[in-house]
Amino acid sequence: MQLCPGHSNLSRSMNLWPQPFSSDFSFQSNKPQRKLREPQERFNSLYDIWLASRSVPGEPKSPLLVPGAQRRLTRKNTRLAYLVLSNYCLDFMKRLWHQHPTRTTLMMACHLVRSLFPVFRGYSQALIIDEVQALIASGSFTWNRLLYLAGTELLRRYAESVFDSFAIHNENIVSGSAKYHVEYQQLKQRTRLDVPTFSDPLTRDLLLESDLFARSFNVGGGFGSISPLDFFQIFALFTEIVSHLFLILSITSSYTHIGILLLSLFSVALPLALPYTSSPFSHSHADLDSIYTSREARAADRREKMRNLAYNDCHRPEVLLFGLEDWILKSWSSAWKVVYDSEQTSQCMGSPSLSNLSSFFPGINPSDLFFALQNIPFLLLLQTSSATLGSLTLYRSSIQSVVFGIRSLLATTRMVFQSVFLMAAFGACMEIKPKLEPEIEEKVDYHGTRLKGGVSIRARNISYTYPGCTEPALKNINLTLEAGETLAIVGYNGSGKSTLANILLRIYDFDPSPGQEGQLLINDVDIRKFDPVDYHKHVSAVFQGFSKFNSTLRENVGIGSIERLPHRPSIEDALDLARAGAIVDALPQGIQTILQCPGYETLSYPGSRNQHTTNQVHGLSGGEWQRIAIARAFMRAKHPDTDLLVFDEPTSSLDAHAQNQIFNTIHRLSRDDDGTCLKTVVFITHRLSTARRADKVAMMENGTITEFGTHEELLKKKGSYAALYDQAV
Ligand SMILES: Nc1ncnc2c1ncn2[C@@H]1O[C@H](COP(=O)(O)OP(=O)(O)OP(=O)(O)O)[C@@H](O)[C@H]1O
Repeated sequence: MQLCPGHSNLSRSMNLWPQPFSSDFSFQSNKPQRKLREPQERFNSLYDIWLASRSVPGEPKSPLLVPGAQRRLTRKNTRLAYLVLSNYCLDFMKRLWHQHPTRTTLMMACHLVRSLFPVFRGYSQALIIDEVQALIASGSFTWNRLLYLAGTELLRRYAESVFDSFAIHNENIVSGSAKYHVEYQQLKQRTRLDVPTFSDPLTRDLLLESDLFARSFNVGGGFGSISPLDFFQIFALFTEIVSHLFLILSITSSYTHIGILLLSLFSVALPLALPYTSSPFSHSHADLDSIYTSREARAADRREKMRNLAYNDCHRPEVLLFGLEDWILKSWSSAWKVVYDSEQTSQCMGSPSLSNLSSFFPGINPSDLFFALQNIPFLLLLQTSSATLGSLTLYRSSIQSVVFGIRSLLATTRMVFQSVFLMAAFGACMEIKPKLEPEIEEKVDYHGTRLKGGVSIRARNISYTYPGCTEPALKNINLTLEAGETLAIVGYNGSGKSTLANILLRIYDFDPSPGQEGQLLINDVDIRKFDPVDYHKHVSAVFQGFSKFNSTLRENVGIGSIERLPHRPSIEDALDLARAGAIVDALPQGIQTILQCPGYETLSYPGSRNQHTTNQVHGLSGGEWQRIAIARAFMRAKHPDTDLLVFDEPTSSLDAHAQNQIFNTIHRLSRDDDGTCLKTVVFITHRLSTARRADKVAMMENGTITEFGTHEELLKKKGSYAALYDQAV
């Protein structure tokens, strides 16, 4: 069993779980706090139960099971599973039920009806055999009568398979909508959580298990887990077993055939011990190519891209900063629907295979041949009793079904036991509140604080330590920047420049310096009082590790201002400002060309990259990608609502000429035609020739600002900045 170090106190110290336990799908539940019923331990939340299920039996301290690991069937875990079932599962089921009340009820009813089919089947066959036996014994046997009986049995089987098809179709719709809603909630939560929340190792584990749960709705499970809808299967299996047992008892009650009964059970159970062989008729990977049309392949690819955007950490800062949540959800949603519809159609209209044929001719089942051997105990039974041939056949099929049923029941229960904990992870995940989101009563509307000329920044005694690190990356930062001023942050590698930029952008939080009151005021308001979503609408940035999105050039730029993504002239304008016109001209399909970046690939669906896709995929150089990232930032920078521009080494891959052009554009964007300041600009640079363009320069060393002033003032100081400048020019 694999273990990972535990962090049992971490999440509490980060205060990620302020909400009481709630089974609600919504993120902030208004339900009253309730303590979960637990005789020995008390759990305040679903999260606590989930965490308890990850501890290793006999080792109360620290080690936790890795995410996705199977929970052992212990008394403690059974109690935890019971708590999840009694406190969350029903509410969860109710939510799923509300998606399709009639169809879900119908699905449950169909499950129960179908579970009675085997008994009826056995009974009907027994009646036919008995009649044939009686006809032979009385000498009135005719082939016509036999054909009539066989015909009625075939008809009954056909009606059964029609009912089965209807039930399966209905079940697909119910599970499809359940899958959609669960995945949607999961994706939504993923896109809204901020970087500090994600930094908590326990939150990451929780999200992983919650992802497993959301994906367990996929056809075939895939993770050895089952969807909660399969809970109904347990009841159906149970009904089936009970009905068969009832039949067996009614047949054998008049005489004692225990030995033969045991022999029958043994002969039926034996073949089940043999491993399953995979069906030669299942779809191979290559078959999938022919499943998707070009539109569906593109949709499948897009769905995966959107998922990747939401899940991949490297995209997180830009997803948050550019407010891409709604766009991702909408794009994912529409792509999901296209793929789902196509999957439904292919299930209904798939090319005929042997398995399909067997639904038209339900009597033909190769596995039945295997069980011919099992007739031996029944022949013995026939010789020792006055039982009819029909009742013996019924007896035989019921025994087989009981063994099959018990086996499936055990397997299903085992999987349900595991998926209960994944369900707990999902429920707990929905409760997470982004760490940077202020309490409602503390929130300040950014718009009301806006100043003419950009934002004013006052940082007092700010420090920052990355989660899991002991040494702070920032120590005692103090700086003042008036609205409309430009600040250049310079310094050696690893001195904390990007960390400071991320704090100003409210991607990271900050700590107060030891023994001091730390404060970061934006427009004289504590930055912690702004909702990051609100604040981000007024900033634009190029991150040092900017996102390279494997999509069209148009989308790579347009996501900088998502509402103007459909507006081609805005995108072309941003590209012009970034002097990226030559890049567009060189691309085979202009801004519609799909850009490809090694290492940033998303899972591509069969068909999406070959015959179906007309768009050519194209790579770019490092400098070209940088221009794309700059154009993306300019999309938002042009907007009058944008007050702060942050550029983290925006021109590190550009030549000196291009660098000057970009800085001239930044200057132009931050000023009115008459030179009035419109925006505050912060840029990080290693090229000190650009630092002199700024109103103020901050020299960073070992996580702190050692020198702060104008370029001329710092040169006069003849300190670290002057030394660095002398080396650079
Ligand atoms: N995600 C992280 N987790 C832990 N430590 C980090 C992380 N990111 C940065 N650091 C550390 O924080 C310190 C400051 O890093 P930062 O990226 O802010 O430096 P920088 O001045 O921007 O460097 P560069 O000039 O190389 O871009 C470094 O010691 C770095 O190793």
